[in-house]
Amino acid sequence: MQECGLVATDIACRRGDRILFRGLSFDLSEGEVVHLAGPNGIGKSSLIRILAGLLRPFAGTVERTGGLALSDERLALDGHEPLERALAFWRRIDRAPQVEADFGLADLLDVPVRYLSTGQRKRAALARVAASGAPLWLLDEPLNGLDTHWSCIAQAAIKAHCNAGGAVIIASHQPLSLDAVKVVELLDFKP
Ligand SMILES: Nc1ncnc2c1ncn2[C@@H]1O[C@H](COP(=O)(O)OP(=O)(O)OP(=O)(O)O)[C@@H](O)[C@H]1O
Repeated sequence: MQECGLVATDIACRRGDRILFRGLSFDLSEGEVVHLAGPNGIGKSSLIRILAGLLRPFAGTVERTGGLALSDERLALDGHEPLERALAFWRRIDRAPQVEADFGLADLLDVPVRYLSTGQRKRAALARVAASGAPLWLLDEPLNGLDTHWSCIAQAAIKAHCNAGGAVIIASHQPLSLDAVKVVELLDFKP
């Protein structure tokens, strides 16, 4: 797998006229998981967008190595297409080798993406990330809407990705059942 890593240094985030957090630093290397934790509204999604390069930090820097795949509340799949065609669209662009992760989508491939349930949409989003071939995964609330079974499968896929040399940043208000996760508690950086 391609080399990957991320170093966030002294990040501050401003939304509207409020500073959500400041002085936040952490780093992530190959094989590691970072859990961005904190209550609703603390700024987890904003931080994920900063780390992805989609939102400019109010202060601080982010240095990234390697390609990244982002999954957030916007499903990056065409809602009008059957799931199989929607996933194939990205497969042609990514040209990544087929991945092993199985998110139980085989029976849903003919279903238009817009008809998928909340948990099915989340599984499709994770399948899209896993199939991207990107070593660095940024996942915003990846377990929301998943039942216990699929939550375990999703976390197993995250672990397998790290074991294969990838790295994952997870923003979630939920506890994770992954070993050796570095937790960044956003409340600690609230002004
Ligand atoms: N474009 C924006 N302009 C102004 N304020 C915003 C904007 N986007 C988000 N916010 C505010 O920033 C704060 C943090 O939002 P964010 O979605 O990053 O939090 P979160 O920790 O991910 O929350 P949740 O757990 O509920 O998903 C919220 O108070 C939100 O209203």
